Amino acid sequence: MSRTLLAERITMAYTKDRAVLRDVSIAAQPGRILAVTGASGAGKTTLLWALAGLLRPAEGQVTLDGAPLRDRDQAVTQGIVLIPQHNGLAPTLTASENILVALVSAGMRAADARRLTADALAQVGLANQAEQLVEELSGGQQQRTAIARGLALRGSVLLADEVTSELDAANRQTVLSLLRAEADRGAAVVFATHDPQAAAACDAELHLVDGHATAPVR
Ligand SMILES: Nc1ncnc2c1ncn2[C@@H]1O[C@H](COP(=O)(O)OP(=O)(O)OP(=O)(O)O)[C@@H](O)[C@H]1O
Repeated sequence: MSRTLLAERITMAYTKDRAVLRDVSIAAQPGRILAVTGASGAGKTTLLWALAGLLRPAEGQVTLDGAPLRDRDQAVTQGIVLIPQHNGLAPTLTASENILVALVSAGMRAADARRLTADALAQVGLANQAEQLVEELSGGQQQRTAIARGLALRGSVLLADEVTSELDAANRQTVLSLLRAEADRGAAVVFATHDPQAAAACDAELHLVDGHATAPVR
């Protein structure tokens, strides 16, 4: 299912007196990868959380296919998948269990979930680590497990928050190819990144400076 997710002039604030994003608009469209760039603290994660339905804008709105996005529950039901910045994995489960739990709780039959889990781990080069506890994986392997979980969920929208920050060049390239494959299957992909080279490989870029959208500097 293809979906378009828009942020329309959103302002985000954690406290009443300080907006961390101001008047930001973006369009996540099927088949395209949008890079969100900016220095640490510029507001990338906040923007992705708003798009994921985890935070509500103080002003403006997030819409999915033209209707306001209500909350995270609705976002999950509509296939808005977030790969969070610090992976969000359960450390005492195996890599494979982390993905299986997500798929089964999304309503997938166990046999399908097992097959998709194995496929996704193989795609990120972790077939041999499937049964290893997450807490025993390296930082980059944990990051790739979180990516595999995001891919296995086969979302209509994929929000990837700095998912290549702990990866070597070869794995970074693999992950960029996998994000491209997600877009090619019809997903709308939003990729927050510090890496200008990775951003250059995307279809469009939104650059944030102190919570404001500016033209990207290349
Ligand atoms: N839970 C919170 N409560 C209060 N302020 C917050 C909270 N989370 C983030 N902020 C503030 O919001 C601003 C934007 O943070 P955000 O995490 O969105 O930036 P970022 O661009 O993703 O940074 P990084 O690249 O370091 O991950 C920062 O000034 C940060 O201090």
